Amino acid sequence: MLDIENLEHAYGASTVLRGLSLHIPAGEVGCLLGPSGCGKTTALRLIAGFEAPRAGRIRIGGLPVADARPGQEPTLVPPEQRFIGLVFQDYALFPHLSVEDNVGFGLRRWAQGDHQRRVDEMLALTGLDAVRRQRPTELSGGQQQRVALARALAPRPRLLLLDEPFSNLDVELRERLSLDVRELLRHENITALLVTHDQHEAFAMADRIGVMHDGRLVQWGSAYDLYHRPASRFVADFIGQGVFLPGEVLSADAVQIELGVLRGVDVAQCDGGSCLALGRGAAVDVLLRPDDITHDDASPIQAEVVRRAFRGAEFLYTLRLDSGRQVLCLVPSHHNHAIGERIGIRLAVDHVIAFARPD
Ligand SMILES: Nc1ncnc2c1ncn2[C@@H]1O[C@H](COP(=O)(O)OP(=O)(O)OP(=O)(O)O)[C@@H](O)[C@H]1O
Repeated sequence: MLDIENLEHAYGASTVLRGLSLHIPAGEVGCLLGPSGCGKTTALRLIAGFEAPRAGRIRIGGLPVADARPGQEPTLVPPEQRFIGLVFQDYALFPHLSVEDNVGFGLRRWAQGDHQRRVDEMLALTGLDAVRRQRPTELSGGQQQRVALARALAPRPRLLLLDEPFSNLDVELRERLSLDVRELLRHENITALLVTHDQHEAFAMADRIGVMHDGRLVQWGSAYDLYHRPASRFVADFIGQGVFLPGEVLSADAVQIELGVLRGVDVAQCDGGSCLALGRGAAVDVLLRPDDITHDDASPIQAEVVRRAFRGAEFLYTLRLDSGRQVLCLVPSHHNHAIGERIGIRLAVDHVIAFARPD
């Protein structure tokens, strides 16, 4: 439904997108995730038609909406003819219109009966029926964002673009709303592209996530792949929590670190390939997630608690190894250990992810 090929864009002399390509099949939700300034919003603006690309192609539902090639006049379909729904963080609702009139705004050319039926349907789907006659200013932030979503979805757009849609809401509401929106998009079979720097939002909503860095897509995959099979050190650092411990390649699926030998249930990966490609004895940095280390009183390996964060069901402990290096460990919260205490730990690594140590 959305096809992007080699998209490039610059503001004046500063290049912001450097060959962005991605594909989102019909009915799927994709997400661009990345640090501030990496070009996420620019990508969305090019897809919506608010900016013209310097090079590259965008197709929506198979139809070219932007095509820029060197030496040729670019093809550009204006934004209103791209049949895209937009949801931004600042809601942008019409304050003088009721909730139902906001939702029906894009349906002015629909026949009266169809218009009413669609508005009723959207209000029911977004749980706004009880507030249909109120003004947006009389609603909570979460309700306002539901109105913005209902308004964007009502005309059945070919593609929905969401730019940091929940960033004005508190964390708990954000998580609930992301899951609700996911359900709604599935129900309506909508293809969508979300832009966020919040990975929980991305994990809750998206089928595929693209991590962007400096105008490039550095990995495009499921949340599981990004977390467990990061293709680069940047992705490993950006997604989830973890630390790197120095290690040495022993064989195709074994790496030695100070806590023991890691044998990959999956083959050990170094920078996306086999560690053996780096050679036996190669120096690597091994990624250890908090769930790669478990607490075990019987273990001969001991580490000192230096920090602890209570997470309800779990503690996230920061532990100092005898070498002085630190690791993270997620432990059920009934194991309540004090700072300074030494506790037993065990490796529980499913697949080894390592990166060649930079010189
Ligand atoms: N209209 C503009 N004119 C000039 N430079 C711009 C313009 N819009 C964005 N930029 C620059 O382009 C780069 C990418 O901006 P963009 O908004 O796409 O990033 P982003 O990944 O969405 O960041 P954020 O998460 O902070 O919104 C930034 O360095 C920004 O300063």
